[in-house]
Parts: sequence; structure tokens; C-alpha cells
Amino acid sequence: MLEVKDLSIEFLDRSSPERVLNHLNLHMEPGEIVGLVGESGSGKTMTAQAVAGLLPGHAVIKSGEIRLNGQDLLHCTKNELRSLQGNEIAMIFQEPMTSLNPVMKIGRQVEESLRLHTDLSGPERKERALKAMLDAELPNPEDLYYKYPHQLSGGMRQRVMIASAIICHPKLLIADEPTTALDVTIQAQIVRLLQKINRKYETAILFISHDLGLVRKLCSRVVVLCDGDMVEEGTIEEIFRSPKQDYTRQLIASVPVRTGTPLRRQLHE
Ligand SMILES: Nc1ncnc2c1ncn2[C@@H]1O[C@H](COP(=O)(O)OP(=O)(O)OP(=O)(O)O)[C@@H](O)[C@H]1O
Repeated sequence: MLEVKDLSIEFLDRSSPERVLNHLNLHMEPGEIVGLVGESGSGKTMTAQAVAGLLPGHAVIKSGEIRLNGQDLLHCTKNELRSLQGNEIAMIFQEPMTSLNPVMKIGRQVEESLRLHTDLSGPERKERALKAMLDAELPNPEDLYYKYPHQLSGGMRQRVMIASAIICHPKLLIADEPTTALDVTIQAQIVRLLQKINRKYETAILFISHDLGLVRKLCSRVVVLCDGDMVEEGTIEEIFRSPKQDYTRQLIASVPVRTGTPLRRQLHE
């Protein structure tokens, strides 16, 4: 479904151009959940932004191709890209407060993609928005529909982002550190919610995280990035039981130890 081949990206705003992604290859099957892991600065967000067509203006694609169901995302027109964004590919971010409009009611924000991609009437959009909010396990969607982001907790704001991301039933959901700003209990709930959405709508999920514990719970396959290079790729079992690279071993070893649970047991849970 998603095929990234030989993707290299540079930033041109530095005195010497800096390459932030080197010949990346990544593929995803329909309905698959793939983890993208690596330290801060390894290129995870750049990969996500390239796939979603959201790279900053001074980022230059030096080589490669990105295809979604065969469609060439790097050479499609702006209109073609716009019709894919929110419709076929949707993205959720670490901090929903920066993506949500603080002065727009929740309901309108959840409906945004329907406004862009469909001719549905106001009442039809509202019905779909309430359903997406229920899918995102938001309590009392009728009330929330008329509230503003600042009236919600961080966990609920992330659920609002998820509701607006899934409202058009995208084939690919890119989740860039979606739980990092949340406390541990809410993190687990969001991971379960992503699992539920994946099963219900067969949405493929590219899950970006530095938390290998969460990646292990959610994903079936992992791609490991280091300084813009893909250093390892494999199933969850392969990566966690017999990582080939020292870098991967170090990443696994840096999984935070939960109180009272030895690291080795955590990894085999
Ligand atoms: N807007 C930008 N302009 C210039 N360089 C950037 C920009 N955004 C990111 N970079 C550089 O690109 C490289 C990859 O960054 P990226 O954000 O993809 O890393 P990451 O793995 O997502 O890190 P994190 O886990 O901290 O989000 C880094 O060296 C970073 O400094």
C-alpha cells in the first residue's frame, strides 16, 4: 500500500546542506501497524512529513519515490495531494494543542476533512463527526461538539485529533509521537484506541515513537532509524529477541524500567 524507495532529504537553510534522510526504504501493507523508532533527530518526523506531503519549504527531496496504492506522491499536483490529505492519509501529532485551533469549536474541527472532501450537508457532517468522536471514545460527543480545545484534558484533545483524523476513514494514519505528552495511563488508552481503529477500519498505522515499550505492544513490524539511515528492519519478535545492530540493542536497553518489573521481563511480556 505504501512504498517509500531510496528517499533522501536535505535541508538547504544551513551553510552546508544537511542530509536528514539517506536512501530510506519503507513499505507497508494494507492494515499493517509499523513502528518507526530512533533517537531524537534520527529523521522520524521528516519521514512522516514526506509521506504526508507536509515537508517544510526548505526541505529538498534529493532522490527517491513515495507511492500510495501505486500513486506517485512526489509528482502529483497540489490538488491531487490535497485530495489525498485527510482523506487517504491522515496524521496526528504529539501535541494536539498546536494542531487544534483554539478559537474553533471541537465539532467544526472534527468535521474539517468532510468539509474539504465531501459535499455532505451540515447535519450529515455533524452526524459523521459525532460517530467519529464515539469511535475515538470521547464521552458525551453532543456536549463536546460545542466546546473549545482549552476546555478539554490533554488526553481528550488527542482523542479529538484522532476523531478528526479518522473521520474520512483514511487508509494510512501517521501517528507522530501521539502519546509522548500524555501520562502513562492515558498513553495505554490511546494505544488501545489505535489498535481498535486499526481492527475496525483496517487503517494502516505508521507509529512513530521513542518508546519501544509502546511500539512493542502496538506494532507488528519495526523500522529503526539512526542519523537518517535505516539501520534495521524486522518483525517485533526479530527486533526485540535478536536485534542485529548495536544501535537497536542500545535503544531496547533504554526502555524505561517500570517500578518493580525487571527490564528483561518487560521485554518478554
Ligand atoms: N525545519 C527544519 N529545518 C532544518 N532542519 C530540521 C528541521 N526539522 C528537522 N530538522 C533536522 O532534521 C533532522 C531530523 O529531524 P526529525 O525531526 O525528523 O527527527 P526525529 O527523529 O523526529 O526527532 P524527535 O524524536 O526529536 O522528534 C534533525 O537533524 C533536525 O535537526
